[in-house]
Amino acid sequence: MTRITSPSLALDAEALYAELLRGVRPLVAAQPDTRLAGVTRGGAWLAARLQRDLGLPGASGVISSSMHRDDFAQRGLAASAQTQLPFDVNHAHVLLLDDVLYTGRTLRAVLNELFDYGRPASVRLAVLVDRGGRELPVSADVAAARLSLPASQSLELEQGDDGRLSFVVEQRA
Ligand SMILES: O=P(O)(O)OC[C@H]1O[C@H](OP(=O)(O)OP(=O)(O)O)[C@H](O)[C@@H]1O
Ligand SMILES: O=c1cc[nH]c(=O)[nH]1
Repeated sequence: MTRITSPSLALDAEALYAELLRGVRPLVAAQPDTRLAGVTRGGAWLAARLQRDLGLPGASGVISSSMHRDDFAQRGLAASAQTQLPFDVNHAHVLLLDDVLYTGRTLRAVLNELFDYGRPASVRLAVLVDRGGRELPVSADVAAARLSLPASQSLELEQGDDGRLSFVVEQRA
């Protein structure tokens, strides 16, 4: 596995975060009672930071795909995989955050998880990177970047102790 940290400007995670904030701001302005929920792990970092930067009251939610994944048998339950939604999902306008959108399978599972908690009024999706390669009919309302990466590469968001975000590209052997 080869690791390349932020190989190009296009994958500068801090610059992409600023673009995500710009993209999400008008959505939240149009629907001020929007509730943010981030997909573990990277999406949860984004949701928490957006909650602060958008000046939204309270805490953002965390949502896990673990319980509904179609590859649950291989992956099992991650230790960090706990959904915590500090709002009533019924009638809520929910904005889901994720770091990378690829096949769409995680989002399919996340939607099942969300609906276990109630019937939202609407659900939208914002991501840092849409890397193409969709296998399900899932699309992002906001994507800070849309890239096409070969299947041999995996894009991982990392968060430093200072909160700074960076992307690492892993090249599978
Ligand atoms: O569209 P997909 O093909 O489902 O891929 C996208 C998902 O993959 C990554 O999560 P991952 O499963 O690696 O978990 P992690 O963020 O906890 O490492 C990423 O954070 C997305 O949630
Ligand atoms: O490149 C990828 C693909 C799926 N999930 C990620 O986090 N990165």
